[in-house]
Amino acid sequence: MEELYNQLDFAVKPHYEKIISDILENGYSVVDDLLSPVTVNALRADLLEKYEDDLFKKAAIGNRLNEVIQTGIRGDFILWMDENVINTSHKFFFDRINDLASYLNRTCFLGIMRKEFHYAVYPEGKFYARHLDTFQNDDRRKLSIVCYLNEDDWQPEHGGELVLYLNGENGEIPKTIYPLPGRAVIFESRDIEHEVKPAKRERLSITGWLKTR
Ligand SMILES: O=C(O)CCC(=O)C(=O)O
Ligand SMILES: [Fe+2]
Repeated sequence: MEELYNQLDFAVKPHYEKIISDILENGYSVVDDLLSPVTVNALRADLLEKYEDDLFKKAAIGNRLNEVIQTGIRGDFILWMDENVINTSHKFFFDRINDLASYLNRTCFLGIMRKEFHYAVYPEGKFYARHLDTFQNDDRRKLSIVCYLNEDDWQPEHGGELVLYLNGENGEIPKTIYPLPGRAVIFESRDIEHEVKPAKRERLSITGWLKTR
């Protein structure tokens, strides 16, 4: 008998299957080619233009209705992205995210219905202390996605590592991930505590969430 997956009306995409199996196994996945270098460069240019135009604001703790600014916890500046504005780099980015989300919905029944993404700039010396991306009164965030937009010459000594605290059989396992340009990290928002170590030079990214409702 023909395998069931051969009867599905869409093509199996190996790079998405890898993300799914990583997340099922370890709770996270690191993908170095979710976005093309051309898209990364265009997004970086767009971010920098808006940052220089002073459109970013100090990031807060809590959800959008319940924000508190605490620079002792996080020191980044953010700008929410709007999928509906006409902007080529946004279009490339959201096309990719929408394609991934619909693949996850069709293959894993994740029930993703909403998304929210923002640009982030961590000025030199800034960090984000250990935290979970879901809120006490709101656990709709299912998957966290971070895409790094740093320059090609980003080195380990520039700091700004993302550290995921994974649950191992014999206790916690910290997993350090460098914010290399074009790299995307996808992880379970409800389960994985994480932090951003102090950046030794300006650190650029997009962070966002695929949400259930
Ligand atoms: O930039 C990163 O590596 C992670 C950012 C983060 O944890 C957040 O914005 O919630
Ligand atoms: Fe986070």
